[in-house]
Amino acid sequence: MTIVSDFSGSIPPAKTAQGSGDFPHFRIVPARYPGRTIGSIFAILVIAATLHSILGNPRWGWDVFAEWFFAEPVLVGLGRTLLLTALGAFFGFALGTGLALARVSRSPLLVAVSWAFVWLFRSIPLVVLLLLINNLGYLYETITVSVPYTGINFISWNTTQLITPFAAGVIGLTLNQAAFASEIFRGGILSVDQGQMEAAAALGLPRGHQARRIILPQAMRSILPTAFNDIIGLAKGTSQVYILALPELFYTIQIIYRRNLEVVPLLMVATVWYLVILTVLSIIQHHIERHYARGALRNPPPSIFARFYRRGRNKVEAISATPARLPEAKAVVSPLPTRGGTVSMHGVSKSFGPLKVLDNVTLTVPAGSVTAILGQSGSGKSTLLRSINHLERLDEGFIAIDGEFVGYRQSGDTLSELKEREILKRRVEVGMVFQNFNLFPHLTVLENIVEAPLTVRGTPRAQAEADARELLARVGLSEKANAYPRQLSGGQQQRVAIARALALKPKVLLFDEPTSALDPELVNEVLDVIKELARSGTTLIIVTHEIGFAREVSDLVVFMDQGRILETGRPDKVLNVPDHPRTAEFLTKVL
Ligand SMILES: Nc1ncnc2c1ncn2[C@@H]1O[C@H](COP(=O)(O)OP(=O)(O)OP(=O)(O)O)[C@@H](O)[C@H]1O
Repeated sequence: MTIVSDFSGSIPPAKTAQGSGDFPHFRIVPARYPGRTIGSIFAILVIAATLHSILGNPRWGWDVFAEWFFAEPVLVGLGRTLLLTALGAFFGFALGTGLALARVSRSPLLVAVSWAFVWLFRSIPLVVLLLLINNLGYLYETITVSVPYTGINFISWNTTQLITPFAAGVIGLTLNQAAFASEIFRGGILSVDQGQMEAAAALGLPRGHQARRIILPQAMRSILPTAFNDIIGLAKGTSQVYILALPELFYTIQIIYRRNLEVVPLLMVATVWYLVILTVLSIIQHHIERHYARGALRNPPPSIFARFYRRGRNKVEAISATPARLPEAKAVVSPLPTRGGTVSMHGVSKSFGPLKVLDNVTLTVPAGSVTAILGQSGSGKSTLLRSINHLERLDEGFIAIDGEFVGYRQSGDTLSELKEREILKRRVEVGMVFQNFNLFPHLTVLENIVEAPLTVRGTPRAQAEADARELLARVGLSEKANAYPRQLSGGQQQRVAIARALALKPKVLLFDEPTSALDPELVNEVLDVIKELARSGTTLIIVTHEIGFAREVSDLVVFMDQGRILETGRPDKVLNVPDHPRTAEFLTKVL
């Protein structure tokens, strides 16, 4: 009571702008930061002293600077510097990307070639490399295109005429740049979570598409700052081609000041032009980094332009914005057709080094059924699941879906392993939902879902998007189509992951502990979606620790221990009166 009377006594109530109530009207005074003010004054003094020293000292020779800044020879030299930078960066990064992909490939020969290239060209100083290329004519008088050992020559050039100083400059800068760029790209590729590659592979996306759409865009976030550092180094490094007597910016400046002896003003001409180049590159870098930061931050800061734009619009928005939140869409039964496949596993074994993780597993999962795989941590459940879509290679035995082997082609009694491209095609029949969702963070929810249907099934975009929206409605997330995964809760991300897997209309859907990365209150929203799916006709195989859920939803429960299936049967049998003492022991621990 005292507080209320004090409050109303000191600040009289006033009408709000809308006149909707008797709330006090406050004037907001921003906090004061005296330290910040002192810092700003100090900065102004330093800038003023620097400008006074630079502009007031006649020895800087600003009149000579003005005379030469736009002089024709300087601009020609500048043009050459820019051209060398652009060509060196373009060819260097193109070659560097190829070398990086070769280095992370599975071919030992490509890895070795890439490693040797980087080792060699990072070791040779640029000046030495430029001189070597410029003197190539001494080693090889002509360069000939021919069929080796046949004497058939198509065309031949004189090496010295072909490799002009400019060409030598471009080749030298390219080779040097490629060696460094390759390592920058490799670092970026390695920084992408392995789950992203597995999710892309599980969706059946072709290798090139995985690299272009999934891996490189995410790698770009760590590649860009270092790559631009490198390009800036290259822009300045072009000055080293003076060794070939090639008049780029710095060499031109040297020629001029040797004649007129105005060393400092002309060095300032070069310095200011380099500053201009670097400023332009920094602006480009800023914009490219913003582009590749899509989805990386939950609340990305607005760009400078957007900030100004928003300031002007804020008042309008404050009046027109509707505060109402759209309600979550209710799960609806989708008309998307799905048909389950029969999964047959026979004598499946798999070891990691000396550890036998799967030991002679034989199991048949009927089409359209729901199977729950239970077992202690480390019993091989995930490995079995990953073997079904060939993310793990078997040592022995086989797994078939509707009689077709996922990773192999049968001819008589021989199973030949398929090429990766063919395996990716067959994976389309098997969707997978991972424990950690593995959504692509740089793509919106809608883009995540349409990526595989567009690429793998060749579905037209309009159709793919309509299907995706229908699936989003099915998992209750219609209004999140344009959000990025990081802007969603864990449960919502997992529901999107389910929609993404369903978008390919798989015969079999694998769930690898779909709720174990979720907070307890989010578990049910995901389980509800899976329960709804259980009646859709798709074959579901679920590794789970949710015994109640397994009891409610599954047709078949499989209990695994040390890589073996100890028991299978209907849930009421296995979960209530298990045959095997290990199953009973496990159930008493988890229930
Ligand atoms: N790539 C690998 N290299 C070496 N060992 C592995 C590899 N993958 C799995 N393992 C081992 O295989 C065994 C089975 O692993 P798996 O992930 O299949 O078990 P799980 O039953 O799914 O366990 P959890 O319930 O804890 O996920 C474990 O001992 C694990 O350490």
